[in-house]
Amino acid sequence: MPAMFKLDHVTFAYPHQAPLIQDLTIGVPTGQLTCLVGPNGSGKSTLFKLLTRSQKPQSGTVTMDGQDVWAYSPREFARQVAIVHQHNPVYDEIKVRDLVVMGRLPYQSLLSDLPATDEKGEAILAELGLTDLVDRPLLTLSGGQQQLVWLAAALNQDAQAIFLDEPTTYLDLHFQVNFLKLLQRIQAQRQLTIVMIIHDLNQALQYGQHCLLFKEGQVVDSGAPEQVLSAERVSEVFNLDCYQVATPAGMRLFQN
Ligand SMILES: Nc1ncnc2c1ncn2[C@@H]1O[C@H](COP(=O)(O)OP(=O)(O)OP(=O)(O)O)[C@@H](O)[C@H]1O
Repeated sequence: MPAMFKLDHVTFAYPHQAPLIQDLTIGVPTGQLTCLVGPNGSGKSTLFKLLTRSQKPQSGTVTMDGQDVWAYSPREFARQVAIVHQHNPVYDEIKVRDLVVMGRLPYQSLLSDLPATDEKGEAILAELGLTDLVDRPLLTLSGGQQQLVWLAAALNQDAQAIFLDEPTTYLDLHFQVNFLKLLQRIQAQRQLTIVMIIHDLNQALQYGQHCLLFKEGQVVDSGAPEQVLSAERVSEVFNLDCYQVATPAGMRLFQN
């Protein structure tokens, strides 16, 4: 399976700490939705940071399309990779339309102003059902609506890969399901590589095509979610007594 991102023998330690990640070799498959799962503190965000260049490994390499991620200019990297953080810094007054236009920054010449609007952004806003909200300040929207706007900005960036850090954490069940279904549809239509940190293992089973399971800085298993998230494996990694049930919607996990 072709991998857009690869870690090759990566070792990483935070300053003045013992290595958290040691000699890790993994791939993130091209054109699939990959879920990063594992207990709190197991290293999911750290891998996310290594892949998105907010941390550098002490040894080993992180590559995107065969080239070291650090060899790309920030602009080249931003044309390939969009990131939706859990807490996105934002100007108080910024309006929905302006935020989505900012997705075009990596394509903008340094000396020219961003356009007030762009056709592509408007089409994405319409696709995500946000047209009625374009003139609203972002911070006046609900958490679920804001999350959709950040996704719209990421899509407007026209990147081949989108990274999302726990995108459903603050959403109610209805918004969670809508968001994940939308992500799944967009991923399939645009053949995007999506990497998402997610805590809900049943959502990883339902929406993921690939899964990396973390424990104490190591990836203990990777592959199809139904195989990786076996009752045995999840029980061991999360120290819980779990069982899997085949439902009409696919395999699901429950706890005793
Ligand atoms: N900036 C930092 N400096 C020092 N240690 C850190 C730093 N960031 C994370 N760590 C430590 O690295 C380990 C892994 O953290 P990480 O945030 O990658 O885990 P996680 O799986 O994303 O956790 P969670 O599910 O709780 O968000 C933890 O022990 C954490 O305390």
